[in-house]
Amino acid sequence: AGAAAGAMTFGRGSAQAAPVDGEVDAIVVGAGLSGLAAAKSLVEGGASVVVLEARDRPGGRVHNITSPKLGATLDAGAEFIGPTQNHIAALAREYGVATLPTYNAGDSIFFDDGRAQRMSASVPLPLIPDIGQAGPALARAQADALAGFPVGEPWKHPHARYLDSLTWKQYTDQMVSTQSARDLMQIAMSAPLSVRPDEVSALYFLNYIAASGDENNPGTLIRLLSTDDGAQERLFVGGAAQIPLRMAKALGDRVVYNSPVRSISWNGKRATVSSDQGTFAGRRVVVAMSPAISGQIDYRPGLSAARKGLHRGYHMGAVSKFAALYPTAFWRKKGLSGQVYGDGRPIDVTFESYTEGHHILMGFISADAMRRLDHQPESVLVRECIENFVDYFGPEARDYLDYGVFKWDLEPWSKGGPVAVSSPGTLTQYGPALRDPVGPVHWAGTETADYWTGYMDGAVRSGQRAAREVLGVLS
Ligand SMILES: Cc1cc2nc3c(=O)[nH]c(=O)nc-3n(C[C@H](O)[C@H](O)[C@H](O)COP(=O)(O)OP(=O)(O)OC[C@H]3O[C@@H](n4cnc5c(N)ncnc54)[C@H](O)[C@@H]3O)c2cc1C
Repeated sequence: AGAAAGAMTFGRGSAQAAPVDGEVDAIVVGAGLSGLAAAKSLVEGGASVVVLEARDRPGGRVHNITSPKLGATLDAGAEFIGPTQNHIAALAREYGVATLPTYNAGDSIFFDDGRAQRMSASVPLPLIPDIGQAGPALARAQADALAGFPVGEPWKHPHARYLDSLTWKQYTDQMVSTQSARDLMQIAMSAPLSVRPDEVSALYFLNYIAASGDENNPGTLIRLLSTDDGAQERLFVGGAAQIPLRMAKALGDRVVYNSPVRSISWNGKRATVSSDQGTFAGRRVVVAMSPAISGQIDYRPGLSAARKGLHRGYHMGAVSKFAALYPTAFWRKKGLSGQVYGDGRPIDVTFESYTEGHHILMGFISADAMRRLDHQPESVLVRECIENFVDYFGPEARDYLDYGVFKWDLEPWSKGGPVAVSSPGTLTQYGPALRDPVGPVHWAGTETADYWTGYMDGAVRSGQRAAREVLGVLS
């Protein structure tokens, strides 16, 4: 298929456009994990490839930042990996990025209505014994997401229309009436998705649960929410971003930075992709990003009505991770794991994080709490987060040495995180358009994955699937 990989060179981040003088087999738009995985597979399949990335770095939603005073490396985006996430695990092995276990000893806290309930960290949160109505409701959600659930094609579920007509809030309100049970049902969803329960289709989140496994292990809510044996089991030494950084390095000059793609047009013979670094011609294009931002590109002659419906029906969650660095892991001395399911004022979920030589508490700010803080000065955000840590872990939380935070919602090439969710009606009306190619344009991005959609593993899966599609057409 086409010219030998590496035959073409493009200036990395050059101010001048470096348009192709010939045609490549495939143009990948986006150097997040899905785009990099697609490019890697395409190159391995013998295709000539160029990757156009809007930012000046690879990785997309996987990104290392450094704390301002101490220069400590922090995961601003994706951090954790767990069992059945074998595709990202294989890449980590291949590129020599080691993992270590997330601290999960002592007690975790369920903080509800100002009251802290301690429970053993080995209990998968928030499935604590004392949850009343939430127990049967969570069991029901799990049952709806099991037993032959069409993972990755939820529109094929026998009750798809009904489940996609409800928000997660409507679905759970039918089952629980007490405030604490409502809070628990909300956090079980918003911890992974960072949206309000009335923003997301119930069918979407049931598919998300069903997707938290692999071809041999059905997805479970417990695996989704757990640390041990779950999606938060391990983290990467040096930050998860080591993986995309090394993948991009291996792809070399094929990756062109600072090249936001503005339009993709095609005729029967080739696609023409216009970016801020010039215009590129290719036989196939892989758009490797969330459907909440792929609509920012102009497509000519145009997209299908269903694909446009997807662009309208998906939006990103609102999220930041706030990390505070401490001289000691004082929470451990109190027998605490560092994990909390909290009240969202403004932090709703916390973990002990890791970077060489530092003790870190990391908290997620999600949904409306994040939207409120997005346009507040950072000092306000820091003050509120630290006071929230004081509620959860005690006054020692005020003695932080440094911190790090990154506002994903304000990033034009992400528009939020961790994942794009669909509003009711979107999956049943437009779902198949998630992966259906339009002309020469193929779609990747974690939102198009079957298993582990929303996660790094899903991103890698989706990129490899899109590359298979393209190689199938090229050969
Ligand atoms: C705060 C946070 C925490 C998370 N935690 C975890 C976790 O612990 N574990 C886990 O597995 N996952 C986690 N995730 C999710 C994970 O980061 C994503 O699932 C994954 O990185 C998505 O990869 P992607 O390639 O599909 O999309 P992206 O990473 O969004 O990549 C898309 C790329 O396209 C580029 N782009 C966009 N528009 C254009 C354009 N017009 N032209 C050119 N380039 C463009 C973007 O700059 C970006 O590089 C988290 C995400 C966030 C934000």
